[in-house]
Amino acid sequence: MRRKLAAGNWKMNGLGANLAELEKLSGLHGAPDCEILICPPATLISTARVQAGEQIAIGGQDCHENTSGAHTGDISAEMLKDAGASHVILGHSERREDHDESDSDVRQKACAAIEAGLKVVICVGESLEERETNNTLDIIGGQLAGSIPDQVTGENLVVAYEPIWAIGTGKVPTLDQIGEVHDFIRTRLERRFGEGVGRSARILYGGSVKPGNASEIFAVSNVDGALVGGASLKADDFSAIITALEKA
Ligand SMILES: O=C[C@H](O)COP(=O)(O)O
Repeated sequence: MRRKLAAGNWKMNGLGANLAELEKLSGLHGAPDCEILICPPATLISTARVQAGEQIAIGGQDCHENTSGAHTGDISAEMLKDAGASHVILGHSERREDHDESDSDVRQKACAAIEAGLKVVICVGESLEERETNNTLDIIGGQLAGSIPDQVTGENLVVAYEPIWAIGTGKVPTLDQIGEVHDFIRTRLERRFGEGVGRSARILYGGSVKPGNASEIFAVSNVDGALVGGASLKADDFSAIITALEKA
């Protein structure tokens, strides 16, 4: 039985004062029936680790593929771990688009993260044009094959399906469309890694998840939780999503 996961990606939002939302969230979910992960900006990871309490995991939003060296402005997986992170989001579409990250880049980062002892949340997702030209499954299949390294386990791999056109737009695929992609991802994971890893890895949906639509999304087959952007910034909103996941 896979443990459900509610993950919040704060993206480039949050100053020290915003950690009050994390403290509030921690107070609201002292004994959650699912895993909770918050990925704040890197500047807040150390303090967030202290303020989150034991029930909330803290993650990074990206890492470099090397462990150290002359890479001004970058952060290694080991540094994230050292700061208190247990997870890292990799291959988010905003990184793939804004920083030209390829599947191969994502795979190398994932290798470094796993080596450092982090769990990886690897994002995949199609553009609107790719969906409208019926290429969604081809695109997702290619991203899965190229981005996920061989050495993942059922415990350290999380895949997040995030249709690019649904991120921050208020648009959400139909439940059938979400189910089709999640079933496809599960099948691909089982085929490549065997049933052990393939059935244990969590698959999250991300893209305009809100308190109002979370329950119906969590009822879809092979949806093991959500990767939430905007609605993870406010403790009350994210708490409502967590509660929906606990009930699913
Ligand atoms: O990482 C999170 C996703 O990009 C979803 O963002 P959103 O919930 O604001 O649409």
